[in-house]
Amino acid sequence: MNNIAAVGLNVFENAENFQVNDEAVSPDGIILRSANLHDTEFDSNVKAIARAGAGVNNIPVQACTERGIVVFNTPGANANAVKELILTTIMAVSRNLFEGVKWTNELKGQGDMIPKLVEAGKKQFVGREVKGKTLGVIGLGHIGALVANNALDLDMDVIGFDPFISVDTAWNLSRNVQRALTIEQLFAASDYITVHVPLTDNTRNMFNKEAFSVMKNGAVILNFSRGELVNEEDMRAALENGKIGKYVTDFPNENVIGMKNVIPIPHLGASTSESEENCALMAARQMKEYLETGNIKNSVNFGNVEIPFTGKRRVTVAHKNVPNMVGQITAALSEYSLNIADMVNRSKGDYAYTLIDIDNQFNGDVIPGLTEKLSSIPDVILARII
Ligand SMILES: NC(=O)c1ccc[n+]([C@@H]2O[C@H](COP(=O)([O-])OP(=O)(O)OC[C@H]3O[C@@H](n4cnc5c(N)ncnc54)[C@H](O)[C@@H]3O)[C@@H](O)[C@H]2O)c1
Ligand SMILES: O=C(O)CC[C@@H](O)C(=O)O
Repeated sequence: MNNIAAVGLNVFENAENFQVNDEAVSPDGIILRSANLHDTEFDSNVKAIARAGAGVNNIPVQACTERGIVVFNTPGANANAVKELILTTIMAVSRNLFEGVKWTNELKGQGDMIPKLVEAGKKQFVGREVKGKTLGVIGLGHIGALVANNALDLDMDVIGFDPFISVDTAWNLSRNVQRALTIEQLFAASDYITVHVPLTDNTRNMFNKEAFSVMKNGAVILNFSRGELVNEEDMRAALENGKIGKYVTDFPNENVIGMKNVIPIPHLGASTSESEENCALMAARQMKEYLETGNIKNSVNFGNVEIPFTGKRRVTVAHKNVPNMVGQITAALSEYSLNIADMVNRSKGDYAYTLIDIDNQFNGDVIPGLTEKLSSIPDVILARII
């Protein structure tokens, strides 16, 4: 689904046993970008969905988990592209560049008068410099941390808020990024606010009239995360009364376009050839690895599991994270006189995944009845033999 860079699709096209088809009725896996899957009925054959990108709010992750469908994303693969557009936009907005270019284009037809008109008219676009202004960064993950570090190089003061910051990010973040202990502290300190959090029930509408009331007059908000983080009617009022100076959004819709001082961008955050290729390649490799070996890397709903694939017969079981699952699975294997060579069990929230390499040699392709036996264990969701 969507426009997936060729370098990613080639991962399958050059491999045995795979076909790529954007109209497959019964696919083993789905790779997509922003297509909305919330109303999609998944065929029972679907085993994995890979989002070539960061946000997975277009995928019904919980429903997938309940069916044992592993959902992947590509953490960090498009972060540099988004960071570059944000820094570009912060400076462009500060210099009223979009309005200035639009006005200049409208001078077409004025002939020799244009240079004079330009000199007379440019005063309406006088901007301000970003040097010495404060940038608030909400969410210091792959994108937010890059933005925060690079904004320091523009001589901005940077304040960040992320109560769930990862250890990796914390190590990579400049010590000159100030830490906000509350989001209100960040709101109150910032001339520019950029948000880099996933859309969840906790973050939906985080920009609302209460939030705006704490902000500096004329604050500029950049939203390259998801439109639903912003309460649009509260934003409309804040733009109208000047509380918010400008609202840059990568998620335009009928309601937002035309609001006073809104800068709508057609979801270009990740739209560079480098980023599209990084995402496609990462998504395709993760998907292929999972389908062929059962190994899981960068899943949002099952834990990472990796045992080097030696070609031994492999059993994978997605199941609920409840006591005695491993005992029941290994008991089933022993009924078939199967000897375990290696095993990993990893849980994530209410669900878990067990991957087991079998030591026995086989002539045929299947171990008759084993999949059914494993699937009949209560709380097993999906069993595969590879
Ligand atoms: N415009 C685009 O094209 C584009 C491209 C990439 C990502 N995105 C959006 O940007 C989001 C962030 O991407 P990323 O790659 O940085 O993701 P990420 O997972 O690396 O980082 C998200 C960060 O948000 C933090 N966070 C979560 N809830 C928070 C909260 N309530 N308050 C503060 N911090 C919170 C997490 O701890 C994490 O550090 C994605 O979920 C996606 O929606 C948009
Ligand atoms: O695919 C895109 O162009 C956008 C991806 C972006 O929204 C993401 O969440 O990574």
